[in-house]
Amino acid sequence: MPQILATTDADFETRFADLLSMKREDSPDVDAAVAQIIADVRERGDAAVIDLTAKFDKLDLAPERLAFSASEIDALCALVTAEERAALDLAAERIRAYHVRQMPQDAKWTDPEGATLGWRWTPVSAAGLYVPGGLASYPSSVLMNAIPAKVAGVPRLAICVPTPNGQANPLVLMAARIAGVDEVYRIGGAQAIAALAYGTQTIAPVDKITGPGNAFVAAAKRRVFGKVGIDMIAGPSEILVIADADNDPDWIALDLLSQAEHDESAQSILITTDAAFGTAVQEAINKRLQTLDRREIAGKSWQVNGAIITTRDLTEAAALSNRIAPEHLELCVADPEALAKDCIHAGAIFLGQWTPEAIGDYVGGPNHVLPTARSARFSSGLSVMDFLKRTTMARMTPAALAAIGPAAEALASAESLEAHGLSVSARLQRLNDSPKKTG
Ligand SMILES: NC(=O)c1ccc[n+]([C@@H]2O[C@H](COP(=O)([O-])OP(=O)(O)OC[C@H]3O[C@@H](n4cnc5c(N)ncnc54)[C@H](O)[C@@H]3O)[C@@H](O)[C@H]2O)c1
Ligand SMILES: N[C@H](CO)Cc1c[nH]c[nH+]1
Ligand SMILES: [Zn+2]
Repeated sequence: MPQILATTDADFETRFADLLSMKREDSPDVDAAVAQIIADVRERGDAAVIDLTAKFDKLDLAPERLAFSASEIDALCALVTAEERAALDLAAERIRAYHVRQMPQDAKWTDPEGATLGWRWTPVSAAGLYVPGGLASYPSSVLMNAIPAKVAGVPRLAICVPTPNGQANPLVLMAARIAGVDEVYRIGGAQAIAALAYGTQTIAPVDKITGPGNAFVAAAKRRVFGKVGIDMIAGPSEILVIADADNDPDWIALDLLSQAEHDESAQSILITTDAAFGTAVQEAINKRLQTLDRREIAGKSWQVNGAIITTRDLTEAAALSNRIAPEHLELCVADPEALAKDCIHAGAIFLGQWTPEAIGDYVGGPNHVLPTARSARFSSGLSVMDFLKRTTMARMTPAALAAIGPAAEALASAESLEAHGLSVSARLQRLNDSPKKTG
């Protein structure tokens, strides 16, 4: 049984703190193992990646087989059925249409002093896209990573995807082809993140790494940040459902299990104002867990990281949700828009009982690569912006420099940075010597 908590319980705060302790994701053991893997890849390159792939994915590779060849990609794509292809095409189209709207504009203006100011967006030169593949395979994550990168205009994209026992999902390669990515490496985990960040004899390093993964992938991304950019911490999946009693308990049970089935470390929480409804959802979960294909993973996840919490009202529910800052938040209540106004920390919000979170995983349009482990308090889901940098632009005229330069000189003097002040005053001096230049 998962934790059943009521905010009116005397020990609620203790049990709630325990629920949020993030032991499931933030383990020193995982971090220590990842540190060693990264050091090994930095030192030995391909050889380390090959050894680690043999160890964790049970796959023996030679350096020339790290990447899928063009003929392998062709052969795998040929296995995709017309129905599967149509589903990928529909998903890709909807994801593209959503992300195109995120493309930011350059800006340029001239201010009253005559300074021309602005900014310019340019894509990163190379991005590494992590696609998980340990316990399940994720063609949808290929699209969610690659399409925003393409919209941003990134010239080089490299996908890493583990293929345990050498089993590649043809839809992963087809999704890569649809998105226009042909550099695909069959490696995963921390070794893939290290290879992308530091490069190996075979894999050229990238500038930015994006994409979701398990606790090892998340820890590796934390560690390589600084050498490369990362999108966010997108670790084991999470769902929080706020539901009133006017819902089918089985629908809500399935929504909770949909994230629990990703990983034993996934987290599923129901907050409801109706204790009897909470009990009905628990019963529905127990029933579904008897037959679900992935019942072992989902059952363990629900057992260890699941919770049903009853609150006095929806205001209290929203406040608790904000403390949890879930990756996915479903609002199955009469007025979801009103409740959404109070829910300010969440990776993605799903409004109303006809919007199961699974729609967002595949075809809704918004990105499914989302912040976990309470990082939705300060970060956002993957977007076109993650593949762009903003460079500021400034051009002074002599008149503009004459107008604002003296303030810069004063501040340079206050900071005791003489060369700073002189670089301005030398120019102002020239203007004084030949005043006609100020016009
Ligand atoms: N937050 C998001 O946006 C989002 C989106 C999709 C999936 N996910 C999450 O991604 C994860 C996918 O996990 P997965 O395991 O299926 O695939 P994965 O590709 O993330 O991890 C598999 C790799 O983990 C490494 N690994 C496994 N056990 C290890 C060990 N003991 N020591 C060192 N390395 C080890 C191996 O290298 C293996 O290749 C799930 O947690 C899922 O919930 C998150
Ligand atoms: N729910 C995952 C994000 O946590 C994304 C996903 C892909 N496929 C199925 N689900
Ligand atoms: Zn999912």
